[in-house]
Amino acid sequence: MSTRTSSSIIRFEGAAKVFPGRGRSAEVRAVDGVTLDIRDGEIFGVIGQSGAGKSTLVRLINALERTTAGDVVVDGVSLGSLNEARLRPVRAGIGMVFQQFNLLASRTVSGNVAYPLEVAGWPRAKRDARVAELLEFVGLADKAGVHPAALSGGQKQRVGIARALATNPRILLADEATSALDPETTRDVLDLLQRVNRELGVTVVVITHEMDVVRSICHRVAVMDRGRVVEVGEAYQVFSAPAHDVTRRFVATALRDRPSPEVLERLRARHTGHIVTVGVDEVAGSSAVLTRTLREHGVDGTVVFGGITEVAERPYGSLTVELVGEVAAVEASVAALRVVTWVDDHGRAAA
Ligand SMILES: Nc1ncnc2c1ncn2[C@@H]1O[C@H](COP(=O)(O)OP(=O)(O)OP(=O)(O)O)[C@@H](O)[C@H]1O
Repeated sequence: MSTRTSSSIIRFEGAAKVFPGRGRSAEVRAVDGVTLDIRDGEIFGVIGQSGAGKSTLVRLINALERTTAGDVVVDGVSLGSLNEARLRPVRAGIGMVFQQFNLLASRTVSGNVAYPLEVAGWPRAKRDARVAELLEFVGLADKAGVHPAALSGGQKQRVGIARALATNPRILLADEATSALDPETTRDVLDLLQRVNRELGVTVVVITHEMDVVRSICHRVAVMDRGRVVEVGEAYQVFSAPAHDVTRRFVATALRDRPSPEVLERLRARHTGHIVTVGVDEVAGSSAVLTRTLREHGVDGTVVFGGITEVAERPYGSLTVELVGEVAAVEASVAALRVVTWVDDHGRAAA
């Protein structure tokens, strides 16, 4: 089931959160006038460095923090005007998972998942059936009677996700849900979040400081810096053409396909031909286009560095190629490639 629509399920309207200064320290503008739409059915990433305001922004969605200016509208309900009692049903429609899992150590896995259902007053039989269904969904049916201490980090986070989904929320907030996990377990948990989105139609908001997380599962992403959203767009677009410096730095951490100056120096020592790096994406610059263009110009090309990965399940990357042929033919082939994709021309090694 894919339920991505263009309608907004969460809207920040000039939302701000200012924490008063303590003692002599100045106030902190943790969220500083954010206007942003998160769409129904998408996986939305919020990325930024530590202290950028990501957690505070996301905690405004379930009113764990209240705005000090502006508003947040969730599913058509303006949170700014609601008192605690009227916030309760809004919060019930929002699940949350945390970096440190926040499981109750004294309860078993099923006891943890059952907890929000007990709070919501579900009768025993209905509760048991729901817990069994959730543990099946997250692949932990065989761990129902085990205590959290006996689980791996990845399994703990699966319990956290099952618990967050217990009352059938339409929105799941994941605050650095994979930051405490190793890369392989991270992959499993990201796959699970993707299934939550696809199979249950839940809108997922993922806070992360890792661009790899955005690359793997997010449809759209907002980049935060010092309380502000400095860039927002389709994950693919943001990767392909990052507009802000902060974004460029994040993108560089996730894509290691372009040669660093040191790598380039070693490539030059090994290859005497003309070296170019050519962008590869789904429209232009696929390796087939590259091969054909070089052949048309009578130029030989050998891939010497690079790689093609996926962003939002679409091909993305670059190939660094040594071109060998007549100088004019090489130049003409580079010009032809520039028509279809970006090209970094590293030239020839100095003779
Ligand atoms: N309860 C609070 N009281 C005072 N200041 C706070 C409070 N919560 C957060 N802040 C401050 O607000 C700013 C943004 O914090 P926030 O936790 O939202 O950032 P973040 O991007 O999520 O960072 P991290 O990844 O380190 O959690 C920081 O300067 C932080 O110290």
